[in-house]
Amino acid sequence: MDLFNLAPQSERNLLPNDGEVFYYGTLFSRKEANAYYEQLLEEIQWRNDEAIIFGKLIVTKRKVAWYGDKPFDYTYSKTTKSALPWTETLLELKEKVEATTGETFNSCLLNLYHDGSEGMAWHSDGETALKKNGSIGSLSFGAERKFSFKHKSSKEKIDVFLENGSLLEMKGTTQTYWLHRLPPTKLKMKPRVNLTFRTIDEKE
Ligand SMILES: O=C(O)CCC(=O)C(=O)O
Ligand SMILES: [Fe+2]
Repeated sequence: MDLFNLAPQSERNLLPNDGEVFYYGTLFSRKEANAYYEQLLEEIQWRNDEAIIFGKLIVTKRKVAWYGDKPFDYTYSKTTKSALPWTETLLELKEKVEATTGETFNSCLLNLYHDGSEGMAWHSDGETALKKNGSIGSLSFGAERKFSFKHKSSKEKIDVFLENGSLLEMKGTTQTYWLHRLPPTKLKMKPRVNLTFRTIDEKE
């Protein structure tokens, strides 16, 4: 083993195979992260998500928002949303995520979990409108929550805790072979804001 060429902790792949997930830890001081958290709660046009499950329209407790370079239509949970134009704050955060990952993004899906009872079920982000094997940059603010990956065939599980102001990147074949979720928890939790920067394929 070459001890001088070990990747720094922040760039180690969390997945053992079939994909790449990098946890960069916190990108901001606690003070900066808290300021972004307050700002995003205030300025984002949060609305309850709608999903069609077994043919029924369900309104989720979690709130969502969708921003981008253009008014892209994005079908998510079988409902379609049109992207709003970037805010100054979102552009600032997008640049930070781009500088850290070396990738570029043209849209962002935001989630607001009000407390520990809200989460997101097992899924992968392989929607056809997304660039194939493209990077997804996921920024977290507010409550620190557990995030889990599960391999679709081996069922192997990997957990990571997403700190206030932290960045997680999923890329390569991650969405093909792995599911991920934000499990609900009975622990008392303040709200959490999550931003997932994505690339919508524009060649339609
Ligand atoms: O809340 C999170 O950390 C992840 C959300 C997620 O997986 C998604 O929006 O597709
Ligand atoms: Fe996801």
